[in-house]
Amino acid sequence: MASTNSCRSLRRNKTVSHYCPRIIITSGEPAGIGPDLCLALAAQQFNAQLVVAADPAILTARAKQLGLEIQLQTYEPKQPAKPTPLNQLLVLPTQTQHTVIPGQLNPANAQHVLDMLDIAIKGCSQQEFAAMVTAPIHKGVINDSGVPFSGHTEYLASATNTQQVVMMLASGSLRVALATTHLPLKTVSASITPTLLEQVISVLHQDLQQKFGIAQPHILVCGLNPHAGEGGHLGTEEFEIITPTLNRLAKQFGFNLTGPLPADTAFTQKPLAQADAVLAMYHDQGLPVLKYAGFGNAVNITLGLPFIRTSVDHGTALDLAGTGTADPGSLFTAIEYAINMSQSQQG
Ligand SMILES: NC(=O)c1ccc[n+]([C@@H]2O[C@H](COP(=O)([O-])OP(=O)(O)OC[C@H]3O[C@@H](n4cnc5c(N)ncnc54)[C@H](O)[C@@H]3O)[C@@H](O)[C@H]2O)c1
Ligand SMILES: N[C@H](C(=O)O)[C@H](O)COP(=O)(O)O
Repeated sequence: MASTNSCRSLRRNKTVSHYCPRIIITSGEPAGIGPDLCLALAAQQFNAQLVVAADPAILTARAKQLGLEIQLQTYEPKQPAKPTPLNQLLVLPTQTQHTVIPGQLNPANAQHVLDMLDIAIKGCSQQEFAAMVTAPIHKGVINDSGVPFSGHTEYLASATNTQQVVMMLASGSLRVALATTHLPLKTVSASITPTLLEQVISVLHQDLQQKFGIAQPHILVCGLNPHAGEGGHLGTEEFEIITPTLNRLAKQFGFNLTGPLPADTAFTQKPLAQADAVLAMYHDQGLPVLKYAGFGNAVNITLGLPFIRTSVDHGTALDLAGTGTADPGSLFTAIEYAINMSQSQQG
């Protein structure tokens, strides 16, 4: 069901959007800070209807622990989408399988985490929701429950039969996309193939155009090895794979690509000033830079999906669950991105 619309106006890019997107927020690992962050949403006004997928009993217990008085309302899909009043939270109820103790993982509750994702995927695919925003999950405990799981990104790609998705994190004007995502480092080199690079760069180029309104995106591409291989003396992936692929894509599709650049200086002010995004070859080549620049206020966006998905820039922070010290800034940013992207899609 397409979400109906009665939001107050939002002034954006000199145009006024009256569209009120209905957005589902998955509350993530129940023993982590996800429930705390979702409760923090009740203190903030958004130009969207936020529907929080969670176990209401967990939210109630966590609110009590945090000393918050928040009214939980059950989500009614047939009601028109409108922003939830302050100090209320609209909840799509899902059930945990086992008692939740903040900070203590329990594989028995992994299915609850996956159930929330499945509900969100179905709702976004059927356009009941305009976007999904995910609070953090714990990959390890899902694997411990017997379900192979490497991350939301890969799970969403598989569930939607999407051949290639791209993980991109953004903080202010810095956008960092990854050629490979949650892979052991020893398998990264073999994964960097001309086909992978072509698919990743094509998705990145297209979504920078369509979702971010950048007419001719300029993408900086990192090398894999120190000093981009030092002319073949420190690795051969650059001249065997990356350089020929970038040359071919520039010629064939007119993509504006610069690289392979030595990753240690690709993230300095001069090259960044000319770029719309940086493509890193692997997770810990790109994300430490992005998180150093904006941890707590950055957003993780999955490009290439048939719907909008954004997420927080941090994990489950088990040490902070139930303490009232978790910073909700990244969840707020992820929601603002989802709202803006949904409204842009409406035209
Ligand atoms: N979006 C996601 O679902 C997501 C993102 C990153 C990591 N993870 C997963 O989270 C789990 C724990 O990962 P980790 O320990 O490497 O990273 P983490 O982000 O959970 O914690 C790293 C440090 O940052 C702090 N921190 C994290 N979020 C915070 C917040 N909102 N406010 C204040 N401080 C915060 C933590 O207390 C900790 O000191 C792992 O299973 C990892 O895979 C999930
Ligand atoms: N790579 C992400 C990060 O470091 O923030 C994180 O693990 C979340 O990834 P998914 O959105 O695929 O779960």
